[in-house]
Amino acid sequence: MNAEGRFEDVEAYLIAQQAKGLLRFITCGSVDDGKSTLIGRLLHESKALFDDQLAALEGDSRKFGTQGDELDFALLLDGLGAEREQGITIDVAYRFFVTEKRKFIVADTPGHEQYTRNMITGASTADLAVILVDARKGLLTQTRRHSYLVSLVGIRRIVLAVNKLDLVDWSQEVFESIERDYRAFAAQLGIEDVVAIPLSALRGDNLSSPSARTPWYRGPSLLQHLETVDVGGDDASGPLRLPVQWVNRPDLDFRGYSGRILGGRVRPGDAVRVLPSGRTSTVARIVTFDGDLAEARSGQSVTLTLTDDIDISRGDVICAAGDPAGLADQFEATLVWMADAPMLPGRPYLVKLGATTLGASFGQPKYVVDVNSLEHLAAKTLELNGIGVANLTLDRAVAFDPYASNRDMGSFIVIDRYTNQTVGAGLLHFALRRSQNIHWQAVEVDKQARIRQNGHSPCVLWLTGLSGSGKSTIANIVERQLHALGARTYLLDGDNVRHGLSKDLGFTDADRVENIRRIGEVARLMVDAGLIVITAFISPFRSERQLARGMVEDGEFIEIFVDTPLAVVEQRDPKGLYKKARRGELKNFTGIDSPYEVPAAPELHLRTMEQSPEESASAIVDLLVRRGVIRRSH
Ligand SMILES: Nc1ncnc2c1ncn2[C@@H]1O[C@H](COP(=O)(O)OS(=O)(=O)O)[C@@H](OP(=O)(O)O)[C@H]1O
Ligand SMILES: Nc1ncnc2c1ncn2[C@@H]1O[C@H](COP(=O)(O)OP(=O)(O)O)[C@@H](O)[C@H]1O
Repeated sequence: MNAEGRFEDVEAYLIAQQAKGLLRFITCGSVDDGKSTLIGRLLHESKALFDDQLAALEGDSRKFGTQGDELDFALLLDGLGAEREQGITIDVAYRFFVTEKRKFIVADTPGHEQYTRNMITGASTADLAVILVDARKGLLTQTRRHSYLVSLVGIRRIVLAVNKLDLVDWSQEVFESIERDYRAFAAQLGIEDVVAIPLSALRGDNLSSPSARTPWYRGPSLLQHLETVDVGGDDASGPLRLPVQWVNRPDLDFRGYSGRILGGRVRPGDAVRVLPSGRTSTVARIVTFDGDLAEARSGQSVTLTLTDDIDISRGDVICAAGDPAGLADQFEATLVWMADAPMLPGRPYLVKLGATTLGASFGQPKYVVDVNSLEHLAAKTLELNGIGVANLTLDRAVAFDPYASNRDMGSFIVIDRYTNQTVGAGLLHFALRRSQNIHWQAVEVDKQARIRQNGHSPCVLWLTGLSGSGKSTIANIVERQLHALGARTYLLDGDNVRHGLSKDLGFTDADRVENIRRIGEVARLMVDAGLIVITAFISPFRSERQLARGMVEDGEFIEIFVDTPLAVVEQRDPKGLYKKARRGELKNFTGIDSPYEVPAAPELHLRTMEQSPEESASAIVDLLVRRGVIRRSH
């Protein structure tokens, strides 16, 4: 279902008409709560259905018909056939409808527990959430989970739609008890604005007009409420934020900065400050396809020209001069994880924030949230659907606003560096001042001075391979040979690292990531000290080998794959660990029940089946000579 494409068109249309009078809402419910029926009815009552859709629906209803002769509105929204067969909807579907009083965009998200991602996506643009509850079931885990997620993305207005009231004989008592339970839970989330409505979406009671079957209910029908609820909080009331998507330079006389305004409004003559440079200027023109504008506001895509020729590139943010965004590279953030592979603290990811994509990593979660009890729990990683708070470090400073003051400027997505998939989403709380308080000491005896004194360049010889592949054996010979050549060396291996620096770490994925990160940092310091550092660790993940590579200068990292087939290392099994692992007595053993990711392009590939440890060591020393790191005559 190409919901997004459709959404873009609708949005453009709505903005073109006028922003006023638009309500964006999201509907959340568990499977079978009647959510699709509810939306189908709303669309129907507001006459937003096209005739051909209705005709198709009638055909479908007869085919799948679960509601006797009545039209089954759920079929209209359940999208693709495959999804329909699974009985769950797996994407966000944006629909729009118009009544005399208002325009509506409704994000319909699936009720299935796995699809947190869709929920967050749908909710992040909504002003209000309709939370559906089946009157027979009351509040479910899902109800709490969805409410937590909508509160997380900043929604403060909730409609509690107590549905299927016909199946509990229109019981006022049932309705009021569910309402009471819900208000108590919502209060814990800081949500006070809850309007509870007794409904039968299937029969249309209290949907667009009050129902005679609930004489005890004096409130509005759902549609009446949606048409009149005050959503306040106009995006255009905040300070100007315009992330530059591209610099429009058709000829030497014109330079415009194009992007979508994510906060505030702008007029020619306004003073602006551009981040991260901090340069200031004044808006000259607001250029659009249909001519210049006297004013543009949040949500509009425009091109600005400035009175000064200052350097601005893609990803920079044009801000109100008197109230600019913040600038930082470390934050506390809420993170929602959406991938099967957990978030591993210290692992390098990409983060996309506004129009900028940067290298990023997360610290260990400060806590994860149990969405049922709202308890804070300790955790070392963040699993699929997990929600937690952690520190985020970016590889350079970016312009941002806390999510609480600007949803667009304060939210980001996390991308896996290798698969390019979105693996998480997050909200910025605040910048950590720490990054600004740690200053690099200017040192007088620098790396160049040490290189001159040592008579050779520093580097990292990073040996990677299975346990028993021969890393330590080869590394020891290399160190001996280099020492004989007069080089200053240091060998980092399990003996001196796992008993000291990393003695708190075991062999889970998260611990290995941290182990290798620490070794990378130590190797970086030693390279700065001018040494030839030799490391002999399994280092099974390419992400962290890449991380260690990135910590030193280009050319200083020499990855050496000590390639010995699993069958052979199992045969060697010097410490009897493979046998233990095969017997299930040792968990997470590399090659057995923990992965080893083979290097794709190592600087050196040693096949130990084809050469002795001495030959492998000589191949390494030869490479250093060829690269000019060290001279034989030294
Ligand atoms: N579960 C499990 N998996 C792998 N290895 C294990 C495990 N438990 C203990 N050992 C012993 O620890 C050595 C590997 O430690 P490393 O620090 O090189 O591992 S890692 O790079 O952090 O993955 C490794 O030593 P080497 O044989 O020198 O590689 C093993 O002897
Ligand atoms: N061609 C070879 N290269 C390296 N090691 C070999 C080779 N052939 C046999 N071995 C033996 O394999 C074992 C490798 O163990 P080790 O060096 O501790 O591996 P690692 O450090 O990778 O765990 C040693 O006992 C070594 O003598």
